[in-house]
Amino acid sequence: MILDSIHSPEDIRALDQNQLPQLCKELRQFLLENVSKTGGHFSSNLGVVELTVAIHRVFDTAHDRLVFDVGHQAYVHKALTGRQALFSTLRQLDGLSGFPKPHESVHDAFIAGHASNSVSVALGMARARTLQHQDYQVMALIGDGALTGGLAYEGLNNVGASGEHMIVLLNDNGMSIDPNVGALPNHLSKLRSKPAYYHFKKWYRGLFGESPSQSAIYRFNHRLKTSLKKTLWPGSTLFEDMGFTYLGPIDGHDLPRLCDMLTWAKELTGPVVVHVHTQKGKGYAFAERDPGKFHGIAPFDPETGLLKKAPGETFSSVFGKTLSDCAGEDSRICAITAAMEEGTGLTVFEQAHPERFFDVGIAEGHGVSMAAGMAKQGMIPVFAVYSTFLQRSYDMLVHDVALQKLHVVLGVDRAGLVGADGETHHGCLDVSYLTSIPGFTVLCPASFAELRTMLHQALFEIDGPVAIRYPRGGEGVFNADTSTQAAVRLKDGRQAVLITYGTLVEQALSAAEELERSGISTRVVKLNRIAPLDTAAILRETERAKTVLILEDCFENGSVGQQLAAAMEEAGQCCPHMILQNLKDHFAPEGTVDQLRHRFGLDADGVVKTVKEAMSCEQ
Ligand SMILES: Cc1ncc(C[n+]2csc(CCOP(=O)(O)OP(=O)(O)O)c2C)c(N)n1
Ligand SMILES: CC(=O)[C@@H](O)[C@H](O)COP(=O)(O)O
Ligand SMILES: [Mg+2]
Repeated sequence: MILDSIHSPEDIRALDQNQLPQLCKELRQFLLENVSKTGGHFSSNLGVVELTVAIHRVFDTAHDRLVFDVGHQAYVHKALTGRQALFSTLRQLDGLSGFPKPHESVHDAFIAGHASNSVSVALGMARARTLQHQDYQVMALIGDGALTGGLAYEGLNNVGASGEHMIVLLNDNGMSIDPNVGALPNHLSKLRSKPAYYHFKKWYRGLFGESPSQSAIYRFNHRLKTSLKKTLWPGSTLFEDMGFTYLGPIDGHDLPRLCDMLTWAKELTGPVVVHVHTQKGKGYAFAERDPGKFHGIAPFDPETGLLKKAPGETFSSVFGKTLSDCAGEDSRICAITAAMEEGTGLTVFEQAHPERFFDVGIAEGHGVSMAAGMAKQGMIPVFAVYSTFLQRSYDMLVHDVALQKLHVVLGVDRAGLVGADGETHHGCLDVSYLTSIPGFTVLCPASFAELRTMLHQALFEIDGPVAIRYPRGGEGVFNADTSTQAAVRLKDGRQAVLITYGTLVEQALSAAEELERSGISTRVVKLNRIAPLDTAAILRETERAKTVLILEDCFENGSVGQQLAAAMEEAGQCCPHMILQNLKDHFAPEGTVDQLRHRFGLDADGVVKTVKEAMSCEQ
């Protein structure tokens, strides 16, 4: 096995050219063996095998800086940079992360997880290099999906004018998670389908040797072409118009050609785009046929491509189905996704009401502003979006939605801890950023039944902006519907009061049972609405309690606990043991949700322990 002999990228550079196809084959087999066991991002990694090998043949990523966009396609890079042995721990607690992490390796230049920032980060590095009079290459590896995000254009715009030498490696597979959307993919596909123009360009560059941009005649012609725009020249690309040297499109599975083009890009000066055409899922028939299914996949049988555990109903699927049913009754209801149709459960809506379904691409800020425009003109837009990605839209929520009290409904999916994606993906900020915006109603279902009722409330009963936040996955044993009250007592008790919301209610109920067994009479209060808080109702529940614990899977700053503690103090309620049980200021790593809850004391055991400790101080 050639792969067994690769311990660092130097070993790749030492290989003979004719050994590389075998290395690529082994890498695909390695990905299949590992990801089928652990789950993870599969299709994108299969697609970048040759590109990653070529990068390591031409560049030294210990010194040169390779900035991944999203970073879900970094598995091949990890396997080639000394981390093969860790793949059995991929995306697990204290294991190998599924995303680039500088703490794991000097070859990981920057943390990634969210899309479209790589060009900006890379430009920052290129500027630092220039200011520090250093000499290294900087690359941004960005997909065509990530290129639908506005941040990418802010970066390209700035790079194009900067004159800094850096390389944008555009990995164009025609896919986001699902087929890519919008005008840009059309532009890229036109570039791919204009071979005559590119054969001409290749011939023309050939006239000036391997590095044509070094040639004065080439540079003169380039300036002439730019100034004459497209009138006298047979076509130009968005990138060239923005000031980049454009190389491509290149077959991203043709390794020798990739190596040549990367070497050329390295020799050029100024900003360069290398447009690489790859196939998402390449080399594994099931993923080639359905790259979206294998984009991020749970453990599966490599022989059949079938999931090892059939997926059950989830909060997302219940949300999508309920919304689609409601849209059948009210033609004002529209659904918006930012490139997460399947993940947010909206496929059923898209099939039933295609004319009212909008995939805006990886553009959460635009999604919110577009929803605001729709609401202003009398529609009822519902934006289903992961909590962590909605962070991108904070200003739009304030400026475009809340200021005008517009009736925009947010389905805030993946709220709280999400599991294996780790620190970049947990939804641990929406509580603070949504409840801090004046006029927002924030609802928190703990069961499917509550989600259905709350969605009806949000669509038809509540004015102004409304967010419903729900977690990744399915409901637990709690399946009641208590959603008619903002705060509801689920269990009575005198000594300790546990307050929580969402599916953490199960942890609170289990903890209360355990505390009762230890002789501590415990009350459980469930909040169905965390903004505006029904402070009067909650203060009635906490009156005279000696121990109050507020359980949440979010950061402490801006948490409901902090808000309630302030309300209690203002009301003159003096509680000797006021406990805020949350993540404090820790970014949670990857792991299962249960493991993470346990680690941060957010499960029943953690609650019992904390309450007992607090109460033992009393005696
Ligand atoms: C801000 C943000 N929104 C959404 C996502 C979810 N997401 C992860 S990968 C992806 C598709 C990216 O497509 P592309 O960049 O073309 O890479 P490919 O998967 O095709 O390799 C999306 C939508 C994200 N990571 N960040
Ligand atoms: C890389 C990325 O951001 C997405 O692919 C994300 O991992 C999806 O998460 P879910 O598995 O929760 O849909
Ligand atoms: Mg893509």
